[in-house]
Amino acid sequence: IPQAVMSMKDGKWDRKKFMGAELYGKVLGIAGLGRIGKEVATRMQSFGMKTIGYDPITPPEVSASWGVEQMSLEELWPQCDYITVHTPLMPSTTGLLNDASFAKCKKGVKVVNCARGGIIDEAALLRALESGQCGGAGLDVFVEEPPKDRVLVNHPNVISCPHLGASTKEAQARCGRDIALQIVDMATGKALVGAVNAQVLVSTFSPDSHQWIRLGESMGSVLKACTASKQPYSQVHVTSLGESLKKSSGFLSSAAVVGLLTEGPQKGPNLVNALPLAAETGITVQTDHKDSNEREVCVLEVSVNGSSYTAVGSVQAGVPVLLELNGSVFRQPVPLTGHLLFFKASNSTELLLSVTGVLAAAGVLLQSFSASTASSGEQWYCMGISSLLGDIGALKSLAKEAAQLTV
Ligand SMILES: NC(=O)C1=CN([C@@H]2O[C@H](COP(=O)(O)OP(=O)(O)OC[C@H]3O[C@@H](n4cnc5c(N)ncnc54)[C@H](O)[C@@H]3O)[C@@H](O)[C@H]2O)C=CC1
Ligand SMILES: O=C(O)C(=O)COP(=O)(O)O
Repeated sequence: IPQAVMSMKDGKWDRKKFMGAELYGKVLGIAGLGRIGKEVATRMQSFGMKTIGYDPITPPEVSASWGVEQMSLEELWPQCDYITVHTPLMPSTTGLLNDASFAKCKKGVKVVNCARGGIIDEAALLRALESGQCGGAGLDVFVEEPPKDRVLVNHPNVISCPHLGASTKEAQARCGRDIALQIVDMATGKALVGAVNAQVLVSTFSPDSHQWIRLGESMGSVLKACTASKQPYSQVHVTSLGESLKKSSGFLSSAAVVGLLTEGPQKGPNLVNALPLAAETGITVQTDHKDSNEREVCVLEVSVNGSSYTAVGSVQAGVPVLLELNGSVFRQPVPLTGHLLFFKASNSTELLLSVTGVLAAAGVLLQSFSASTASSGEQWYCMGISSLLGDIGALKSLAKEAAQLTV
């Protein structure tokens, strides 16, 4: 029909040139009996075609209920007058129709590929068209789109379209509606269909997981603040402990990397892109889980310029808390929320007085306080404060290390 249409537009009336063949009574072989394969079968049966097919997953009794007899591809090839492929493109379907399978087909077999370019090997198809082994091809898809090599498109026995299989107003409207519904389902915590990152997303749905994700992100932010002058990171190692965190180690490491890589308040790294972003930046991320009978904790260790920084945190009563920083154990777990000021110094009576003096001078209120046990005579301190200090420089003369952040 496309050739006859072109000839009419050329001003011709060429009735002899365009002799067709009936579909009635012909055999159609369908490789891939999924959603589209089934629809194609039932529609082509209405033209009186016999439909046979092959699918490694759809059971033969199921396809038989819609009129498709299943058999091996070896048995299928020699019986077909027409072959249509409706599989995904995967290693096992790449070149499903190739020189060897064309050789097993009836001479003059006609083939259709409106699934994915490459399921019918393009070079083998051209050879089969040239030799007459293939009598014609209908192609909607190509290995390279748009195809630079136009030899198949220009072949007189090929009709083709520029990947138009889903290009109807109705299909596009359904796609839009399906995507919108998916977003609503995600926002309302319902299960998603077909998400490629389902593992991460599904994990984020339980309120419990939310707190662990917040923990991972805030521990990442704490270590980022403490290593601000020392980056870039070379390694990130996340270990989860405790039976119930077994399935969480994946999203915990993504969350920790989000905390480590996020710059300022703008949206950047997220749970989906964090690990690829880390890899692009040259950071190796290692994730481990250890079963332990003790409570659940997350250990985050980052290597930066040859030094290693470690944070240990947990979720207590629904709140993410920091338990340890660089080996120093806080006497009271530090709730990871709001504006936090961390500093490391040797314990002295003047220290806290001087620090609160700096806060007071900046108009910043002290809201909570935790100190760690001493290690080599020094302690980590964490203060919850009403706002971040405009200049943390004043603290740096009082403490060996100082960092502030908002979580
Ligand atoms: N040209 C276009 O614009 C469009 C193309 N497509 C493509 O059409 C193809 C089919 O789509 P659906 O029917 O929705 O997919 P589907 O997932 O419902 O069905 C695919 C079927 O292929 C079967 N299969 C897998 N490996 C096979 C093998 N080695 N041999 C035979 N069968 C095998 C599977 O078991 C499955 O039943 C996909 O590649 C899809 O991307 C879909 C829509 C529009
Ligand atoms: O839905 C498919 O698999 C398609 O090939 C449709 O492609 P498109 O979304 O129109 O680029």
